[in-house]
Amino acid sequence: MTPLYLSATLRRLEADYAQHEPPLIELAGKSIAQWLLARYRGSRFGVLVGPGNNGADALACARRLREAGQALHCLVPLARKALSSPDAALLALSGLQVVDSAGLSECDVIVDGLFGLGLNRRLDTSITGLLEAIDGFGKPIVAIDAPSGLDSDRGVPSPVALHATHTLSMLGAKPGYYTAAGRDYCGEVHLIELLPPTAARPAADAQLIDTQPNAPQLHRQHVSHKGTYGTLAIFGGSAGMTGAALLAGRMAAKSGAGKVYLGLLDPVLGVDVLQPELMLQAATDLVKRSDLDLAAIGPGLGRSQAAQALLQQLLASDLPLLLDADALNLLSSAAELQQQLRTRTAPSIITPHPAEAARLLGLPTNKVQEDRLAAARELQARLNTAVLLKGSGTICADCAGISINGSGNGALATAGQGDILSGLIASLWLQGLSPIDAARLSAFVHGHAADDWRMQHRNGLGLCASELIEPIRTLLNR
Ligand SMILES: NC(=O)C1=CN([C@@H]2O[C@H](COP(=O)(O)OP(=O)(O)OC[C@H]3O[C@@H](n4cnc5c(N)ncnc54)[C@H](O)[C@@H]3O)[C@@H](O)[C@H]2O)[C@@H](O)CC1
Ligand SMILES: [K+]
Repeated sequence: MTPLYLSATLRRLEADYAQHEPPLIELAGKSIAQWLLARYRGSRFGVLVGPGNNGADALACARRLREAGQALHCLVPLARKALSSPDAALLALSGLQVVDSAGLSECDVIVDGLFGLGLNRRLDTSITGLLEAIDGFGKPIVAIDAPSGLDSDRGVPSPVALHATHTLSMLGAKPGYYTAAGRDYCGEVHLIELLPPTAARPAADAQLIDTQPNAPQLHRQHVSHKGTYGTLAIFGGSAGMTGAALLAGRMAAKSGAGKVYLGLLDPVLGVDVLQPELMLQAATDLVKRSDLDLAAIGPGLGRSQAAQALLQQLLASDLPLLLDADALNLLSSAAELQQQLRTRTAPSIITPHPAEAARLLGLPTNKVQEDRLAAARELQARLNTAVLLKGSGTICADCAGISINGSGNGALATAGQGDILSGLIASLWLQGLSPIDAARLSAFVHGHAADDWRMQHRNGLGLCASELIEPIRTLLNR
C-alpha cells in the first residue's frame, strides 16, 4: 500500500518545511534533473515553466540540466510573479527562452512544470491550445508533480491536460494519478522523496492498493471441511440474464467458497453443466433456507416486483449481504429499501458502477466521475455500508478509510466483469475476510489478472469475464 495525499494535506506539509535548508524546491529541481539525466542525458530538453512553484521546480531543474551541459529551451507562457536571481540569470541567457510552443517542437523531451498542485480553475483557451500543441509533438513528456491541467485530487482534466509518459511525484503520491482519467494522463508514476525518511508525515488521505493484500485467512488448514468455508447464496438470473448469476457463482466456487447456491428468478436451468458443483434453485425457495451464511443479490436480477420483494426479504434478514447491479437500481428508486439498508445490524457492501452510484446519489454520472472519492465516501456515510465504486481506479470505502485499486486496465470494460467481481468478493468475505478487505483483494486480483492478459493482447480487445476466473484462482493461490 502506498499512502496518497490530497493537495490540502500536502500544502500543510509544505508549510511545515517552508524554512527547510536547502529549500524543498531546490531539492526537487536537483532530483528531477538527476532523474532526467539518468534517462535522457544528451537530449534536447524543452522546459515548460508555469507561474507558481511548479514552475520554480522546473527552473531549478533547468539550471541543473544546463550545468550538466544539456541543450535546453524554456517556455514561460504566463508571467511569473517572483524570479530568484539564479532563475532570472538562466532565463536571460541568449537563445534560451522561446516565445511559443513552436519553439519547443524540435526538443526531444518535454519537461512539464506549468501547473502542479496549484491548478485552481479551468484553463483558458490560450493554455488549452498550448497543451494540445505540445501533446501533438508526440515526444516523451515528463510531468513535474502532475500533468498540467490534471486535478491531482480527483484525476480529471480541466478541461484538457497533457498526456505525460512519466509523472514525477513530489513529496507524496496523489489520488488523482490513479482514479478517474488520471491513469490515462500520468503515464508511469515515480515518487521523488524530498524529505528525510525520519521526517514527520501527515496521515494519508487514502491508500493505493499496489500489491496483492495479504490474506492469511485464506490458507487452508488440514482439519477443515466444506462447511468450514461457508454457504453462499447468489440471487439473480432473471429471464435472459441467467449468465450473470452463473458467472458470479463460478467465480465464487473457484475462489474457495464452501458451498454455492444460485437462487434464480427465472429457474430455467437445473444444473450448470460446466460447473456442476453449483446448486441451482428457484430464488423463492433458496431465500427460505436457514443454513446460508452470506448472500449476494444483483447479478442479472432485473427490476421486477419479485426482485424487489426478494431484496426486501434479504435486507430484513440478518445475513451479511452484498448488493450489486439491479439490486442497487431497485435500492435507488425506493427510499424505504435505503432505510432498511442503513439500519441493518448485519454487515453489507454495495458494489456500484458509476451510473449506479449516480442513481443512488441522485446525481448525473459525470458528477460522480468528477469526484469519485467524495462519491464513495458519501455513499458509505448515507447508506451505512461498505462501498466498492467500480471504474478506472476502483475505490473501496468503509468507515475506516478509503483505498484506490492500482491494478486493472481498459480491457475490463466488458459485460460480466462486475458479476465475477461480486462472486469473488462474496466468496472471500464468506471465508473470513472483512467485507472491505474482501473488496480490496478482489479488486486487486481481478485487475491484476486483466493486466497479465493485456501483456499478450496489446489493444486490450475482447477480454471475456469468464476467461479471468482461472487466472484469478491462480493469483489467490500464489
Ligand atoms: N512549496 C513547496 O515547498 C514545494 C512545492 N513544490 C512544487 O510546487 C507546486 C505547487 O506550487 P504552487 O502552489 O505555486 O502551484 P502551481 O505552481 O501548481 O500553480 C499555481 C499558479 O498557477 C496559477 N493557476 C492556477 N490555475 C490556473 C489556471 N487554470 N490558469 C492559469 N493559471 C493558473 C495560479 O494563479 C498560480 O500562479 C507543486 O505541485 C510542486 O511542483 C514541490 O517542489 C515541493 C515543495
Ligand atoms: K506539471
